[in-house]
Amino acid sequence: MKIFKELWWFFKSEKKGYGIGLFALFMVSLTHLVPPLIIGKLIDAIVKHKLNWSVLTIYLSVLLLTAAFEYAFRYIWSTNIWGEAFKLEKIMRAKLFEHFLKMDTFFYQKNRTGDLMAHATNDLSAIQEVAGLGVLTWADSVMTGGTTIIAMLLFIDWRLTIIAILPLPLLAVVSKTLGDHIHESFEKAQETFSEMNDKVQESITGMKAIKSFGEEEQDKADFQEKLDHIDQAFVKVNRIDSMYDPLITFIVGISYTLTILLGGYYVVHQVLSLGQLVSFMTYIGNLVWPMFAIGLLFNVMERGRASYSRVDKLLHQEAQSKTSDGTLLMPEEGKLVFDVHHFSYPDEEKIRINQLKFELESGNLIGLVGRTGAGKSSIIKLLMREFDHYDGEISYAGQSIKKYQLDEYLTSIGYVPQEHFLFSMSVFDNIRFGKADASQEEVTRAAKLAGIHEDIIEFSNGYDTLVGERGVSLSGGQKQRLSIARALLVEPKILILDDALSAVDAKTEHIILTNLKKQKHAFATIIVSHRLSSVMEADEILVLDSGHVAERGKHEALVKNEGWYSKMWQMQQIESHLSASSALTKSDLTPLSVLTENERSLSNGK
Ligand SMILES: Nc1ncnc2c1ncn2[C@@H]1O[C@H](COP(=O)(O)OP(=O)(O)OP(=O)(O)O)[C@@H](O)[C@H]1O
Repeated sequence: MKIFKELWWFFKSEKKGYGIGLFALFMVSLTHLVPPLIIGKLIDAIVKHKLNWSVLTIYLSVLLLTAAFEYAFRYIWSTNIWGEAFKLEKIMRAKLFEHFLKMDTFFYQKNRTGDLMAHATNDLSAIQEVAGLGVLTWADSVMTGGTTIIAMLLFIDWRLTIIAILPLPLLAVVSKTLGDHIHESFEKAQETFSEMNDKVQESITGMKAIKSFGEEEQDKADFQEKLDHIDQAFVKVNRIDSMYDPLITFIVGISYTLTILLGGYYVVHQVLSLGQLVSFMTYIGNLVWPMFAIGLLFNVMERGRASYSRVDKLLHQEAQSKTSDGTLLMPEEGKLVFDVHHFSYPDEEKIRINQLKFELESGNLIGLVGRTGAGKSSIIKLLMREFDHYDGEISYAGQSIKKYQLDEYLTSIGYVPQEHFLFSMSVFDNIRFGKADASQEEVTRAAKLAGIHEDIIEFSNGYDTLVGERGVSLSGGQKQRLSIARALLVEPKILILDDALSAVDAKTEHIILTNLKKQKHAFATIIVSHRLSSVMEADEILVLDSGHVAERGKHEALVKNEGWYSKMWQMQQIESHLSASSALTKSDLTPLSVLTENERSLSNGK
């Protein structure tokens, strides 16, 4: 019953619906008392030769009226109690979804997608069952069981009643014991379901890699292993489930046997009429469902409790990063100052950003470069407030970014990530994702700036072409440019391109950068890139190494240095000349295949 306590907040808020439902259930249990009585009276009338048409008509009318009442009350409880159960599922689903939206990258790193999906499906169904089937079985076992026993006591014989219900405590004890086992094994079974869900999700998203490495058989075997785990876990749950029904049949059998023995004795000795004994036996028949209900109740409660604690645990996980939502509104423009002394990821000791400072005015462009893993994206994550627990300060227009309203702050950043995500909707809607009321002109302008307009008008339905899972597949470069258009449309104060030009060719990159340059007075730009040509026009370039600035300055100055930037620049120049000449001569030589050993190691960032 602990789960009822845990869900009390819901029952309390829905007391009207449950009140009406329970009242209707109570009325149904009262109507159940009538037929056995009428049957008993009919039998007595037959035995005493007193049955005539008028008696029969009265009894049949009462039965019909009872049936009509039962129909109406059944309808009322059913709509109310099931309706409330669906409402709980809806509330819990909304809560969970809202929680997912609030959570940070760390949460999604810690919790696997398949597991989260299992929480949002299977676990919520088990909780919904508590609010529906759980309440029904509780009411039925208490009300129908209670009223039947009272009717047996009042209308038939109290001694016979005590004998008949003698085996019931056994049912309670066994149900409780089995319930505990159900709780434990159901929790384990849900975990295996989560693992299987996760495997499906991972295999679907990684299908390309699986196929390209010819790993289908291995993946199938891994999946089969997960299925076997689920199978074993649910077989265990089912084994415990299966103990209920024979147990109840056994207990009802004992009741019948005891009743026939004592009831037969009473009829022979005329303590009871035959009609009364038949009524009593019918009442025992009426007790069968409440007894099943008790078993089912423990089962539903324990499954629900296991699922509720899983969901509750998830809901209590706090976002580690967003420490506070500020109150300030974003000013029209301002200077961005990034001054972080130390930053480590949660649960990690290694410092990923170390004594890093830069300033960026509106209209200026800063480039972040450096070998892979140097900390470029980590800087962006802090700017995007994915993590707030750093030592130092990031400010905009003189105020810490933590003081701004989070939504306001984030919408003032046009962020184009490394991994693009396009929704299953039209090109038009994908571009205006961050500005739902944008006009066609605004969308087209952003698309032109991002160099994707010409591609879009070539699509079968132009801007109305569906993209994503159900629509056209876009090339990596097209996806990147669409994401850039999406970011530009919101008229950002800060535009961040996080390696967002890696999939476009040098010519397209040049067009986009030239377009951005024309607009750059409107926003501050941060470009993270491995390709140095993307940042060569930056007002300042930071060369990162192990989270700190190894070199900084303008392109010309950095090229003259004997550092990583200058070596990388030479390397990339050779590469681009080679690919240009290879395209011209249509040679089979790939650029890297003709590089010297030294150049190849440079290309790897060493
Ligand atoms: N969420 C995270 N949790 C823990 N460590 C992380 C996380 N994200 C990145 N790191 C680590 O921080 C270091 C810096 O990573 P970051 O992504 O900032 O590098 P980067 O310069 O952007 O690399 P790349 O050019 O390959 O994208 C890496 O060693 C990486 O493993």
